[in-house]
Amino acid sequence: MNFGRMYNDEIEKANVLVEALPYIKHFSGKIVVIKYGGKAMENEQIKTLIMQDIVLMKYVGLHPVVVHGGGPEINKMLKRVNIESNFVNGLRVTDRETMEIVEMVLVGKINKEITSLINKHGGNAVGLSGKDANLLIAEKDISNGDIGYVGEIIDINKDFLMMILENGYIPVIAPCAIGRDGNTYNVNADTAAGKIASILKAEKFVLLTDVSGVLKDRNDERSIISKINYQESKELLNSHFITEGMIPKLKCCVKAIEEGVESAHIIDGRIPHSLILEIFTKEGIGTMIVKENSYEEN
Ligand SMILES: Nc1ncnc2c1ncn2[C@@H]1O[C@H](COP(=O)(O)OP(=O)(O)O)[C@@H](O)[C@H]1O
Ligand SMILES: CC(=O)N[C@@H](CCC(=O)OP(=O)(O)O)C(=O)O
Repeated sequence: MNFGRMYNDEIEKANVLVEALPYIKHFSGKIVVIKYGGKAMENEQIKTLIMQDIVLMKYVGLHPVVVHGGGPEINKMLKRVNIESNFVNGLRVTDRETMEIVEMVLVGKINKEITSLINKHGGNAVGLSGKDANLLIAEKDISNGDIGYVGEIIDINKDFLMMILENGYIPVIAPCAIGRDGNTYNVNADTAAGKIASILKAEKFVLLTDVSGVLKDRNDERSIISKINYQESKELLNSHFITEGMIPKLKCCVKAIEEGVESAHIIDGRIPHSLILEIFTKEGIGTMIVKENSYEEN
């Protein structure tokens, strides 16, 4: 087939670039923290597309950091071993036995699955738990009373994470943290990802979930708020529009923005390539939370 001279030149240039991409290790890009979990994990085909999107982001010079959840898988495993699942304000009541199962599922199973899937699609992922290199340091979260080994992240090993990013790897983090008291703590994956985004001063914090974004009317997916500032988000949190799992999600976005993250995004993890559509298109497809602009202006 004859493409004509100029076109062939362009193809050649593109080929050279594509071949060079895996060798680009120069650290220049912005950090994007991606929280992937919950029901957005259930479709295997979409899971593969999300992993490909993450690899593509790395290739084009961004630095994705993946923090995963796995609540539904933990529930299934607890059921198998006859342990009841109980939640207080969306947080799992975690006794010592439950903590063991949470760690087995998150660190032993889901973390390794995501890591190998990214690697299968051309990435260089490193699976980590909060215990590796003291990555996530937590203390007991008592804001909801005593609900066992539920932790709140107080610090992360930023130098270690930066070293991983600078060397071209994609960190995949399970939200099981280590306490200064030596205990293992179960941390909600949204909150863990938000804290990691804040400490890394990420440009973007993206949460993949199972709705199209923050909805004005929960029962109408067309009522999506595409852009909102964090003050308005706070007001929305006090209204009856936001309930259940969206409360901690929106709260950790607001906190991340307050702590210096440029934008937070709640997007639909059920849609193919939602990550790429949100990050690389002007309009995006989900809800973007920013410091300044108001959604009335947009
Ligand atoms: N105003 C709202 N807009 C969108 N989702 C909402 C809203 N209020 C409550 N929700 C609920 O929040 C859920 C997302 O939170 P959650 O179930 O914790 O997600 P994940 O499992 O992905 O972490 C949605 O499935 C939806 O049922
Ligand atoms: C304290 C707490 O509730 N921890 C969560 C950690 C996993 C998680 O957050 O997973 P999703 O994002 O899939 O919900 C749990 O045990 O389910």
